[in-house]
Formats: sequence, C-alpha cells, structure tokens
Amino acid sequence: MSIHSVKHSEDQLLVQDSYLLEWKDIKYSVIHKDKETNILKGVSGYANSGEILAIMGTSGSGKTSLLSILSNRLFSQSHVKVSGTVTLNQNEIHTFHSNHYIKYVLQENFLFGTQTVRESLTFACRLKVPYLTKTQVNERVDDILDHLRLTKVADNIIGNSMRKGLSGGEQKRVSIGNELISYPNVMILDEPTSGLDSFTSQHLIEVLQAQAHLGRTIIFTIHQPNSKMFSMFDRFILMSEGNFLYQGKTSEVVKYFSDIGYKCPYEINPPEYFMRIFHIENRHHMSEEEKEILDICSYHYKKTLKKYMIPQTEGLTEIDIKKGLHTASISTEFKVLIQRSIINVKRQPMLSVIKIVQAIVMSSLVALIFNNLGHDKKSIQSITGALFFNSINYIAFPTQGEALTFPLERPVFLTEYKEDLYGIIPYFLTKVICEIPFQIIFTIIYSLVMYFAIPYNTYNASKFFIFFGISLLAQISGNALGYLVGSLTSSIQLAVVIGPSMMISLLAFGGFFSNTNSLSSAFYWIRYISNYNFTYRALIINQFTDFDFNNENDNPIELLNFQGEIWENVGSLLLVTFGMMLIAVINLKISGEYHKRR
Ligand SMILES: Nc1ncnc2c1ncn2[C@@H]1O[C@H](COP(=O)(O)OP(=O)(O)OP(=O)(O)O)[C@@H](O)[C@H]1O
Repeated sequence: MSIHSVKHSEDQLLVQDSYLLEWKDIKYSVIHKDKETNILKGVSGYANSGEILAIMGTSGSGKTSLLSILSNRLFSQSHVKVSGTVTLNQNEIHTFHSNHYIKYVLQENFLFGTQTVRESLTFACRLKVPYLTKTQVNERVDDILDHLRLTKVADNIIGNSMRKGLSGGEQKRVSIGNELISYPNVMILDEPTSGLDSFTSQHLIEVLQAQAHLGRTIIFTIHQPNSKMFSMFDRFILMSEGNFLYQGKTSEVVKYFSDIGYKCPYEINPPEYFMRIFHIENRHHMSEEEKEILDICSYHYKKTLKKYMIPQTEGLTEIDIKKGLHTASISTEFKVLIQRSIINVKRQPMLSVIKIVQAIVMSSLVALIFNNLGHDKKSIQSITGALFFNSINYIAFPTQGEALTFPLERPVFLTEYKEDLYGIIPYFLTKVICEIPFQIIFTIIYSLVMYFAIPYNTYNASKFFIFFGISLLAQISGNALGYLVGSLTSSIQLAVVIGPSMMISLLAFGGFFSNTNSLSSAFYWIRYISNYNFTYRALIINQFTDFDFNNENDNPIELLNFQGEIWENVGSLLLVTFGMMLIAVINLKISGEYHKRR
C-alpha cells in the first residue's frame, strides 16, 4: 500500500521517511545443563515501511524470540547465545538508540489500572516526549485516541483485578497507544490479538493497518487469523522449528504452497490449513510424515524463495546514530509519578478508609486493654507490654501492606523501567513520599486515642512529641521492610512466606520477649538490624526517664538492659530504615536490569 493513499496527508502520525528493518542469519540458542538447544536456526528477512508483516508459526517455533531480537531486547548471556545482525536502514541496531525508532508491545498489557485511558497516554507522553508543551501533549494524546478509536472511552478507568474497566481489545489499544505516543517508525507487537475474539481482533488489525498506511513498519506475531484479517497482511512469514518456511507477499502464499504440493482446499482458511500441516506436537518426536513435510518446505524455501528476498535499500532515510533518547528530567519524572500516585490514592478511597479505620480500631484496642495504669510494679509491666504492642502495630502493618501490594505493581514497574520511562530513584522516592501523609494521619489517630488513655509519660509535652516522632519513624521503617520483601519477591505467594519469616526474626530480637543479653550469641547480631528493637528501646527510654516510680527498682530501662540515649536508638532506627530501603533499591535495580535483558 502506498503512503500516498493516506486519507489525511497532514496527519501528524504520518511517517515521511523510509525505513527498512533487516535481519541476517539470526541464530538463538539456549544452554541448559551443558546442553545447547537451537531455537532460531539462522533466519533472515526484512520488513518495509508502510507494510504489515505478520509472523505465524507453530507454538514454540521461535516467534517471540525473533521479535525480542528484532527489537534489541535479547542479547547473548551466560545461558543464551544470540548471533546474526539486525539493522535499521543499514545501521546495526546495537550501535545507536534504536528504541527511539523501534517500539515493542508486549503480549500482556501492563497498565496502571486506576488511571483513565487519557491519563495513561498523557503519563507515557510526558515521559517519552518530554520536550512537548502541555498543549502539545494534549493534542498528541487526542490524536492517538482518535487513531486508536479510543475517544469514546478516553475518560474511562483502565481497570484491574479489583475493578472492572476496559475490554481486552481496548486495553490492548491503550498498550499500543502508550508506544505510539512517541511516533515510532517501527512497531513490533507480540500476539496483539491474543485473548481477543475474532471481531475485536479484526478491529485491532484494522487499527494497525491504518498505522502501516501512514508509513509505519508493523511487525507482529499471530496465531490463527481469519481470512479477512489474513488478507490485510502485506507480507507474511511462516515459521516452524526455528526456520522460515515462507516469506513473501501474503497474496502469493497459497499459490506458492500449491506449487510445491500443498494445495489449500478452497473451503479452508489458508492460515488454518498451514497450521494443520505444520503443526508439530512434539519437536523431539516428529512423525516421519511431519519430518518429510518440513524437509520439503525448507528445501523449497532455501532454493527458491530465499533468493528473491532482496529488500529495496535505495532512498532510505539516514539514521542519526548520535541522537540520544529523549529522557525526561528527574524533576519531570518525580512530578509525573507523584501525580499518578495521587490519582491512585484518590481512585481507591476504600483503601484509605480501611487504613484510618484500622488506626482507630487498633489504638482503641490498646486503650481498652491498657487503660488507667498507675506507677506500681504491675502497671509498669503493662506499660512495657503496651509499648511493645505499639512497636508491632507501627511496623508490622505497613510491612505486610507493602509486601503484599508491591508484587502486584512490580510487573508495571518492570515494564516501564524497561522502556526507560523513569529511573529507580524517582520511582522509589515517590513511593516513600506518597505514603508519609497516611503515616502521619495514622500516627496522629493512634497517639491521640491511646497516649492519654493509658496514660503514658505526661511529665512534659516533649514526651508526647518524642513518642509521636518515634512512632512515625517506626512506620516508615515498617514500610521500608515491606519494600525490601516486595523487591525480593515476584509473587504474593512468595511475599506471604518471606514477609512473616523476616518479621518474626526481627521481632524475636525486639527486646521484649527476652533480655537481649541472654539471647543465643549466634543470632545476637539480628538485634542490630531489628527495627522493632530500636523502636522499642527508644519508646521505653522516652517513657521511663523522668518517670515517677513508686519503687526505683522497677525501672524497666535497667531490667531490660536498655542503656543509651533516645537519639542513639532513633539514629540506629534511621540507619536500619535507610539500609532496608537501599537494599530494596539495589534489588529493584538488579531486577530491572535483568528484565531489560530478557
Ligand atoms: N531464555 C530461554 N530459556 C529457555 N528456553 C527458552 C528461552 N527462550 C526461548 N525458549 C524456548 O524456545 C522456544 C521458542 O520460544 P518462543 O517463545 O520464541 O516461541 P513462540 O513461537 O513465540 O511460541 P508461542 O507461540 O507458544 O508463544 C520455546 O520452546 C521456549 O521454551
């Protein structure tokens, strides 16, 4: 299809330049226990501007692997070997910022479920095309909404497992829109129609065809297109067992296979026919007939088809290999991420209500269990218990909350990080900062309901404010522990195991259950990393200095062996909190970088 046939020639999404994505002799193998399995066996091909190239093949034939290599997302590592060359307009894609030109849309939609379609596109636009003004961003978002036929649902919530939102087809178009927003020249999509019904799939292919007609190169994998969809592909590749069996015009594929002895019956949809004859259940146990079919087709592909695969290399646009990525400034990243977090909180009011109710219930419970305590021995014992109970409340709830929610957010983070949308530090700090208002509200409720009911030390006002400060810091440390657990685990199931195990270990050395001097020396070091320990110590010292004991021998500071000053324990709590956050950031960085190379 010629670019000149585009309806709106003034269209901003129109690609004026000519791009050729070409790959030569791509081999990909996986090494497992010293055994090397060849996934791609030296495939070559190309995709032109203004065309749809559809790749079809049996399951496990290597389609996704090929797309990952074409989009510069799969490299040689210790357990995988990749060789061959991929070029865009004759420049190797490793040698310049190719993701400036080539965008990849994953099979799954990793979208932030509480955003609307418009907000999601605006978020992507502000980070991917940071030089645009606010008006230009809005115009571009409207443009994409229009092109992807999403205008009607522009202000609808995307939705997630907790809240129903867009349909599968609409979500897929939002994922495409998030990539299209930077007006790439090449778009590679892994099974964009997966999970969609035939009508929705066709609608999606029409949307992609419109992009191809604007001059974009569109490459995707697909399983079983219907005949209407099949006729919309300009070029077609058929794969089996890591080899190509056909590459060429879609309009010629039926004749080609007919000529070599595989005539597609009139009443059968060609893609269905190809999948039937090339369907191999088990690569290691092919029947003689299956082997023969593959051998014949491979022979004809290499001898006849392959030699006609000569891409047109004249008139290609020169790639500016010095051109860097348009990355947003750190301040823009912060701004955009904080705005998204605020929207996220606003759209889930029940979560905020639950947190506040939790604070009221837990503080009332403590106030009811331990109230009107005096200064005698029994009361002092109860106060030490109440303070430990406070430490647990302050730390355990945020830990559990973050450890369970972070794995849910993790896939979106990994996908956005892979796209270089933002750095780890703005992402992480945004999470920490956006939790602080809740922690302040929680601490105010908790302290006001409970402090004077017990009552804790009322020697002077500073006691209350020190208690407040320690409580707030303890909650931040609880969150830090939650981030640490969440950064270590990729699933809620794992978080449920790791989180409590870590919490219990730190709690055991919290200083309440046993005098720390009497604990087993092999695990003694745990008290130096226990946020419970430093919180409890600081709270006890604050409570029982300047306390009017009936009997000086009842002083828990002596009994629990809690020497030192408050500030020393608060300082240690700060250090431990910072250390946990640092480990979480390092874990995230490692996971993010690993994910980038997959
Ligand atoms: N990093 C890897 N480690 C182990 N095996 C791998 C790796 N990458 C790919 N494979 C294997 O290579 C084969 C091809 O995988 P790929 O995902 O490319 O196939 P596909 O054609 O996209 O399959 P499907 O249509 O089922 O998604 C599969 O058997 C897969 O298990």
